[in-house]
Amino acid sequence: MQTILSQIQSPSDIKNMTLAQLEQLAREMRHFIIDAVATKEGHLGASLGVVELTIALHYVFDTPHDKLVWDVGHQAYGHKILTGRKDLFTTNRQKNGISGFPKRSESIYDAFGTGHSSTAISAVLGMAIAAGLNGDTDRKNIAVVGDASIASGMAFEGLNHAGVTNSNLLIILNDNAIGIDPSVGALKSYLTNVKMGKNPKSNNMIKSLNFDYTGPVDGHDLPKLIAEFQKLKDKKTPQFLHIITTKGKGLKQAEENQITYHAPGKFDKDTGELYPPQENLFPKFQDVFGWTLVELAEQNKKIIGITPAMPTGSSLRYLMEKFPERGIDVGIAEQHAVTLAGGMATEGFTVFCAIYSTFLQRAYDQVVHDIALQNLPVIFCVDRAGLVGEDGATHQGVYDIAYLNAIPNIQILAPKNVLELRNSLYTLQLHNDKPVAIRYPRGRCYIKDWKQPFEEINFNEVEPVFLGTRTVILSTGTIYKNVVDALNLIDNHQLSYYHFVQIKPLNEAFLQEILVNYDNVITVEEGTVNGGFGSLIAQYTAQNFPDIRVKNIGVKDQFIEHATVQEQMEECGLDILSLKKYFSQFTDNEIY
Ligand SMILES: Cc1ncc(C[n+]2csc(CCOP(=O)(O)OP(=O)(O)O)c2C)c(N)n1
Ligand SMILES: CC(=O)[C@@H](O)[C@H](O)COP(=O)(O)O
Ligand SMILES: [Mg+2]
Repeated sequence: MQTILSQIQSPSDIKNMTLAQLEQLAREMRHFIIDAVATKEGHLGASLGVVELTIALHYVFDTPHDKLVWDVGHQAYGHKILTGRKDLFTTNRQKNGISGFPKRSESIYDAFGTGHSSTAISAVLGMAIAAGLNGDTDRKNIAVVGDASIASGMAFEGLNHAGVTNSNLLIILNDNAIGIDPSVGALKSYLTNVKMGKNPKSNNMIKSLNFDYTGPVDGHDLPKLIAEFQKLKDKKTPQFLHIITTKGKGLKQAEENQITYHAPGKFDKDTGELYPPQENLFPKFQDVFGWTLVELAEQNKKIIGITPAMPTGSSLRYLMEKFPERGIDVGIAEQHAVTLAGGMATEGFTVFCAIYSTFLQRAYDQVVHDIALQNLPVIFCVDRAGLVGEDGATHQGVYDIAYLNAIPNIQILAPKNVLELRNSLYTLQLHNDKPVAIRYPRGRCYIKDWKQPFEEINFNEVEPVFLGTRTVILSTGTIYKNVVDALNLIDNHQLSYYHFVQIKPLNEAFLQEILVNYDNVITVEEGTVNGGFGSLIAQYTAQNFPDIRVKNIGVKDQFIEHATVQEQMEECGLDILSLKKYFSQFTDNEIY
């Protein structure tokens, strides 16, 4: 039997459907999403929760003329399926396939690229104001924002501005009471009260920002949603619709275990059960961080951990579970997390602020102005540093070395493996008197036996790995493994190799001492070549050893799109075979 979904190439194909057909479409879309994510992986719960919303929006509004922006965009799978990408959906998040997030270059229906949260209100407000300037006040500009994302500062900034404009805006709050982990903060309590009818209409904070507020409305009730949108369609001032949905709707396990099924990995599409974890897996970097922090916090009462909305992803949840008063989830609030850490540091606490490299970008000014300028001893645990794989360009953690390098006072560390990570954390809490960023990647390390007795590290020491003749490789961080493996594949190579756990301050005395011995320097890092570790080395070498040739290997100067980490490594020449090929040129000791 031909399904309804198989007949849809664009939203115009649903415009004349009956309600019964739209409801059948919702069921088919859920199956389609479940089948695809079960085998190809990706974000699941968020898209399952907005199936009715997606259909109702495209049914009532005139997309792509009306602008529709999905905040974060991890919930936009249904939108992609209805807007011409159904047949490509098996390529979701794969190399050369469609992106897991909305992307302007991918479709005219993707009005704005997203991936980082809380940007949608500002983006649609910008579109609405611009449309107004162009004389088009009829076009609807719609943002769909989750309950965790709307609590972020940037979303409030957008609401605050929008409320004093006459823009043709529709902000839809998709309230499922959870982010990746449970939503936090006073706004969450407020929304819970609204849902329970406890807030008198006169006390509605959205109304107080000059929006017309409608809700709460059952976001799985398709006729109700359609009716609401038809009412809101012709209104031309800022409108706010509050809908209530269930994350993971339609898949029992995803509804019951919303954290795991946010992005569950592969699972059985028929039963919904996760495939049993493989035995004896190597530990994740995030877990070694999380477990080690608990061990340290048991000994050191001054330790605090902070995460902006990623307790599970960063494994800070281990500390939150063990010492609830010393592990703090502030919600999607990276800027606040950084300055909060600064405030606690002024009171003598040893604060570990765990933030993904890509999300720390949002708090750059706070790192500069609130932490580094005041030389406050906050320890930034920069997780997902390096190439992150399938999330792609929006989430790459490849800029942190470069953007932190530019800031005075801050020490930057990049351990080579989980043992060095663990010992670095131990050392930092023993005696730290300045801001530090310690970076480590997504995924697993190659060392199973990670729980070894702590050893203090001298960060200024540079580790000699191979000693050769005229060419020296200098690297930092976990790319160590690829460099060693590449060199081991070359018979009788004559290259020297040193690992730097500390990037900044750069150990210039060491460089002064060793560089006299070499004609060629090759630097390797899992970060952008612009302004990173290699740039520091190149700058030092140019000033002090102008005859030495320097080659920087790292992430190239372009956005690296979704693919596996291995494919992204290959694209950047950082995989073992590419490194081997490059290093092999130097085995005969020629100057390149
Ligand atoms: C600036 C930023 N910080 C953190 C994240 C990681 N993140 C992705 S989705 C998500 C939760 C979003 O929750 P909500 O807005 O309620 O949407 P839902 O998943 O419930 O649909 C978080 C924290 C992000 N994408 N951007
Ligand atoms: C959409 C989003 O920003 C997060 O869900 C992100 O994909 C999490 O990344 P990790 O899987 O590395 O925790
Ligand atoms: Mg939510």
